[in-house]
Amino acid sequence: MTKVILKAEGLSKIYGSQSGVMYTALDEIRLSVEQGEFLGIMGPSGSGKTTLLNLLSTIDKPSSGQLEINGVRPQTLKDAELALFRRRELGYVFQDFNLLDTLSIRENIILPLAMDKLPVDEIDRRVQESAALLGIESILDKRTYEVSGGQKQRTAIARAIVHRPSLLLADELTGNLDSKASRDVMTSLTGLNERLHATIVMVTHDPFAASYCRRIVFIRDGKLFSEIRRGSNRQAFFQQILDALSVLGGEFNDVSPTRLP
Ligand SMILES: Nc1ncnc2c1ncn2[C@@H]1O[C@H](COP(=O)(O)OP(=O)(O)OP(=O)(O)O)[C@@H](O)[C@H]1O
Repeated sequence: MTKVILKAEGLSKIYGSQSGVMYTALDEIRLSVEQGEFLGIMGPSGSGKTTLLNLLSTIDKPSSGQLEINGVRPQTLKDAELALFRRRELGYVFQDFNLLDTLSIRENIILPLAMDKLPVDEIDRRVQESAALLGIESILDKRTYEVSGGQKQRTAIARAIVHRPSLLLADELTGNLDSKASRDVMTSLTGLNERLHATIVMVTHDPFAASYCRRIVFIRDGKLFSEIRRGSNRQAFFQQILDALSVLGGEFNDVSPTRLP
């Protein structure tokens, strides 16, 4: 039986302002993600994507509803347990890479392992393994300013998986990349999904990046609106995504008509 890695039931987020006005940013979201899935989350600007990702990554708490990740309800954990849970179970990749410029590529990848007191040769083995999966072995001793944007993002992905999290969360990871780098990064991510059976949830505006996912959920006004699944053909899926986006309506920040698959 396939294992469910992420389960959200009735997940809502209501923001309150100082003037007392309440705003429902997420309304009763129900979502289930199985091990090995590669899920995209898309929606117009302001539809609640970042809010949802913040809840799934346990950075923020829902106003109501339940969340379960790898069998654990993060809401029930105390602060220290939650920090450990995040460190063990989750990996994050962000639009702006979040690498430390004073460190080498290798040192950046090692960072999540630093608190685990692993033997040096075990750390070395894991870094080599992650770097090989992302095709960045040859740049391990370079500094971050000596590598390209695509290589930076692949470094960020290597760092996010070096501790083998049960869930990899990505936020607009191709947002700062040109089309060639986007393609390289998405191909690497697909490799992780297929070879490691990594479970990935990715928020994106970019239909090209989204076409690498196996399933996409669309949200509008804080609610789940529709869902599509990919067949074997990525180009056909790209067209399906564009069609779904036009039905969805709303404003999209960076849908680039020049970036075709
Ligand atoms: N801290 C907050 N306080 C009040 N309202 C907020 C807060 N954060 C977000 N919102 C509102 O909640 C809604 C959803 O915001 P969110 O950032 O999740 O959307 P998004 O889909 O990620 O948008 P974008 O694609 O533009 O980044 C928006 O209307 C936003 O103005």
